[in-house]
Amino acid sequence: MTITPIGPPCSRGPLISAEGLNGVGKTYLTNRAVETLETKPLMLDEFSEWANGRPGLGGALLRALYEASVPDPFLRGGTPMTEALLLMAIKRHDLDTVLPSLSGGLAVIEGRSVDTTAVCQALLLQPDDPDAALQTAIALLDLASSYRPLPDLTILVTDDASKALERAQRRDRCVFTGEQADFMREACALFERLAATDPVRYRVVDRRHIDEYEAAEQIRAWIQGAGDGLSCLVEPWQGPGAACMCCGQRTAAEAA
Ligand SMILES: Nc1ncnc2c1ncn2[C@@H]1O[C@H](COP(=O)(O)OP(=O)(O)OP(=O)(O)O)[C@@H](O)[C@H]1O
Ligand SMILES: Cc1cn([C@H]2C[C@H](O)[C@@H](COP(=O)(O)O)O2)c(=O)[nH]c1=O
Repeated sequence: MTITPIGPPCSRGPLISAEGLNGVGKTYLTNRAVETLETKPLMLDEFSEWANGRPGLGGALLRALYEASVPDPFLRGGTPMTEALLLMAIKRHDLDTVLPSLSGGLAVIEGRSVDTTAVCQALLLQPDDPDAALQTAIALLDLASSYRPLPDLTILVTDDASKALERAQRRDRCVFTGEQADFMREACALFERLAATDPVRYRVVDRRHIDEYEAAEQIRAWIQGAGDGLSCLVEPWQGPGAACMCCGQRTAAEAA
C-alpha cells in the first residue's frame, strides 16, 4: 500500500539510516559523504557517541540497557525480546526528536536504526540457525514498523567482519572476546541477507569491492536522491486516512 497526500506533495525531508557492524566505517564514510553536501543533513549519533549521556527518555532507556548488560558491547542482558522492545522504543524516541527537522524538509541520518535491532536480537533469539534468524529479523522489522515508520533509505556498509573488528578494537582500545567476534561475523552475514530481502529500501556499500572515495561518493549520491518523490509519513498504527506526521495533510491509501 502507498500513502498519497490528497493535497500538494509532502515537503518533508527523507529519513535515512546507516547500518552495519561495529567499526565497519558507517560514521567515517557518512561524515565524508555529507562534507560535500550544500545542505547538511541532521546526523543522529550512534549509541556509543552518546558517551556524555543523552538527555531525555531515549538516553535513560539506553542507560538502563547498558546497566543491565555490563560488560557487553551488544547490550545483551539475557532477555532478548525485552531488549528488542526497549531498543525499538529508543528508536521511536529518536524519530520523535527529529520530526521537526523532517517537517522542515531536512534530511535526517540515523546512525543505526531498527535494522540493527532486528539483526542483533534475531541472532539472540535464533542462535545457530541462520535461516530462522533471517525469518526472525524480518518479523522483528515488521514489529518495529508498527512502532514507527521504517527509514525511507537504509545504507548498509559492509566489509569482512575481521576488518571491521580490527577497526573497532583499534578505535575503542579494547579486545573483543572470541564469542563477540563470532557474533559480529554472524551479524555481518545476517545484515547482508536482510538487505537482499528489500532492495527498494536498502543500498549496500561493500568495502570489499570499492575504496573509501567511491564509497563516500555513492553514499553522497544516495543521500542527495533520497528526498525525491517522498510520500507522507504516517503513524503505522493509525492506518489509512491518518494525518501526515510532517505536513499534517490527511492521506488516502491506494493499492500499490
Ligand atoms: N577507510 C578508512 N581509513 C582509515 N580509517 C578508517 C576508515 N574507515 C573507518 N576508519 C576508522 O575506523 C574506525 C571505525 O570507523 P567508524 O567509527 O566510522 O565505524 P562505525 O561503523 O561507525 O562503528 P560503530 O558502529 O562501532 O560506531 C574509526 O576510528 C574510523 O576513523
Ligand atoms: C541500536 C542497537 C545497537 N546495538 C549494539 C551494537 C553496538 O555494539 C552497540 C552500539 O554501538 P554504536 O555506537 O551504535 O555502533 O549496541 C544492538 O545490539 N542493538 C541495537 O538495536
